[in-house]
Amino acid sequence: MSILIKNIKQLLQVHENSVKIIKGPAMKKLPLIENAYLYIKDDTIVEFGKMENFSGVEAETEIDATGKIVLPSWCDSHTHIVYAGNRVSEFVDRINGLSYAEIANNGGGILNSAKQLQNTSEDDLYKQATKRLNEMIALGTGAVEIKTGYGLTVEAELKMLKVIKRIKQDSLAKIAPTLLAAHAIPSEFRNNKKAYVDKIINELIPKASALRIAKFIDVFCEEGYFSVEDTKRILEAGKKYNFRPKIHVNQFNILGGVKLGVDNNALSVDHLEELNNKDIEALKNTNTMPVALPACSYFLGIPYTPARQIIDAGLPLAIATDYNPGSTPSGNMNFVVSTACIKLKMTPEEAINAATVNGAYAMGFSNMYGSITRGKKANLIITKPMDSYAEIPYAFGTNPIDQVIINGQVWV
Ligand SMILES: N=CN[C@@H](CCC(=O)O)C(=O)O
Ligand SMILES: [Zn+2]
Repeated sequence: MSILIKNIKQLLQVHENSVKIIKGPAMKKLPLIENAYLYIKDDTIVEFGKMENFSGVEAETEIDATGKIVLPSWCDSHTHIVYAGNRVSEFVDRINGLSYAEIANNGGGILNSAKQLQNTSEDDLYKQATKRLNEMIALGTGAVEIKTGYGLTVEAELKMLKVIKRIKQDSLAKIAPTLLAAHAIPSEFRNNKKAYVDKIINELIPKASALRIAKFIDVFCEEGYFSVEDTKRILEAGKKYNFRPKIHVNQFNILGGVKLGVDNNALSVDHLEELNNKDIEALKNTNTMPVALPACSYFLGIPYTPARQIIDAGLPLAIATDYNPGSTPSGNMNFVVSTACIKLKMTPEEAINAATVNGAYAMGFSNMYGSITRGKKANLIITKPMDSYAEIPYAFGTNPIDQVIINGQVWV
């Protein structure tokens, strides 16, 4: 199978050498080729260049991209797309004045999703999650991290992992599975959180490791959920089984989770709606990617992650959807890129870097995804005709995508 895309108005994120991470001022640069061609063989980017240098090549499929922009597919490094049903009633409750915390304290929130998930079969969960994933692919996403975390029992967490495994095997999208070992305290452990953390450490982590599905471990480090001390214990237990941390920190409160993540070689620390100078200092000269989730801030009406402070300190930044039923019922990375520009004051170049190379880094595979580089996987977006790539974030709410190529195949 081979595809030739000709007359591309602008080919974005072109790197001769594989780029793994983009930091600080470099995020303002987005290398591109005007009037370009791109040649794909099987699932791989083989060649690209300026049309004037194109010497002709036989391809089974030819696409004329006159007036259109081509860029790497979005890399969405933070999602919870395996869930059952929805939480529409909580959405309406919030409009009527209840807060996210009040809903959670009344047994709603993550506990509500856990109850629904425990009563849903593996097959049904697989169908629901696949439908969400396919919508994301049509919206330009080619690589997705998927977390467990709505099980809240060992059995249901393992069921979630098996669903993610099936999705990983079947989907054309690249999937990064994460064991979100500690997402909320189940009601039966309300007065004995330590016993629940012990169960995670002694039972869930070893059993999850034996399934060999997830590479990453996550904890919701937050007031009313898991403390820095709980998180430390869980990450250290995970380390014994080679799980690398990717953690939820600083969504509502600054507890010290950023430093803890860095100290435990976290691949990413995600949310960061609340952030102080100590957190910024802790992130400098580390391998940990800060990840902002602008659609979560939008949906919950909480502060936006201070992206300017992060990038202006010379740090990298990734952006992701956080697709989940409670705080972000949307997997639309185009909206995330728009919101990053409009609310986080990122330039279009910074937002596109954050949603491609840096998103891939936050899943541990920027060596194969996130840029137009010979030898990388052919996951691409072909936009509708537009004058400049800044129209992608500018025209928020409009789908900028004409066609998607995923794993070297035209998505239909
Ligand atoms: N904050 C923790 N987890 C999810 C929300 C979970 C839920 O409300 O179901 C998040 O990242 O926003
Ligand atoms: Zn999340």
